[in-house]
Amino acid sequence: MAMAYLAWRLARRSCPSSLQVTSFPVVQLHMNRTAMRASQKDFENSMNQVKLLKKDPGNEVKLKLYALYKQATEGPCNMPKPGVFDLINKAKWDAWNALGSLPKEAARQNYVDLVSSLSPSLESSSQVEPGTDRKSTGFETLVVTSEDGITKIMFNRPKKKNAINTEMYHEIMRALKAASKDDSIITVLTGNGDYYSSGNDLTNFTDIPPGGVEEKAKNNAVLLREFVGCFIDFPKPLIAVVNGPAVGISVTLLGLFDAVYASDRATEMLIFGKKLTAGEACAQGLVTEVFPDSTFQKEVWTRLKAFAKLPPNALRISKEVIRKREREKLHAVNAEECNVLQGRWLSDECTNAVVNFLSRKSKL
Ligand SMILES: CCCC/C=C/CC(=O)SCCNC(=O)CCNC(=O)[C@H](O)C(C)(C)COP(=O)(O)OP(=O)(O)OC[C@H]1O[C@@H](n2cnc3c(N)ncnc32)[C@H](O)[C@@H]1OP(=O)(O)O
Repeated sequence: MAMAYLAWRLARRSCPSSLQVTSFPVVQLHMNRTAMRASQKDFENSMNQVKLLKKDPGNEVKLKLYALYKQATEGPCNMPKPGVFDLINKAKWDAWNALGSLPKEAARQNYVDLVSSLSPSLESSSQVEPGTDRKSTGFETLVVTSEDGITKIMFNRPKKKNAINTEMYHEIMRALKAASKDDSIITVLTGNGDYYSSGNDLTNFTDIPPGGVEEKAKNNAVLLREFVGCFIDFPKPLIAVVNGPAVGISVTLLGLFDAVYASDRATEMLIFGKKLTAGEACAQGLVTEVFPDSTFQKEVWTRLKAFAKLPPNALRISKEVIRKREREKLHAVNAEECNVLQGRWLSDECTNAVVNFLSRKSKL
């Protein structure tokens, strides 16, 4: 409770900056309409577009827009300079005054140009209808979509039980980095097909570079450390929708998620090669909640859509408050584990296990 309250207090403190953003369009309501002639329509359209901006374009841009608006509607700055301690009004005055004797028509045009340069963020916020499914292309091993405040990263190698090959490690990292910066409130990982993921793609061990197996083990350790690091540092709520069996790294990663929802079809193999049911994993604290497979998708996505309506700043800050206490330790454990694994991958035990798997169907 204390943690939630602290997070709520911190979230409330972030309100003034969001108020500044939403108050900006109000400035435009005081415009002098008689001042606009030739490009009045464009100018008005641009002002309306600014009102629709959901993303804060940043103080620098807002000051530029303010100054151009004032210049376009009132001409050169003729106000007395505010005192040094009146920081906000002084910044506005400086921005307006810096435009010197720029003609009103030119200021209008610059305003219109500046707003149109913000169009990518307009597209991603206001022009896309709520509920529209935005699909990211450029991934070979994933399907990444954004809808209803949720970015869904779906492993998409169903024929290989969503085994994670080198390309997929890199694509997951890329998708996580993009999700950390996009408009979504929460990020979900799940699998396409009957498996969540069968873990590391064992053929990753067969592509030996010129430096031999030692170099391969070292490269894998570097990759794994960076990969796990992305999960440790991910700033938004991260949720696993474990749609089916999960193996190896796809299980061990679950500890870094903020919630893990599992279908009762999900089994996990952990140490001793023992299969755990989703219910047993839940009892161990690795899974948050288990649902019957028949209603799994419906129940989980209803819940996730409700989460995605929660205040985004409060969610992020709550996560940061919790994660910052353990982040350093998690990175240290990750580094140590990758070191140990680098040695283990060179062991006979590991080589035999990989050879056994790959030779099952004469893959070697
Ligand atoms: C670089 C960083 C390294 C980080 C290290 C992480 C540690 C780990 O994750 S270790 C865990 C590795 N995973 C495994 O050991 C699982 C291996 N797979 C299996 O045991 C079985 O495939 C299965 C129990 C998951 C499924 O068995 P089932 O009989 O139902 O299906 P299969 O015919 O075996 O699989 C279908 C198809 O998919 C290929 N495949 C499945 N899993 C993997 C995998 N992990 N690596 C490579 N390939 C995999 C399997 O070979 C089949 O391919 P073909 O249809 O082409 O034969």
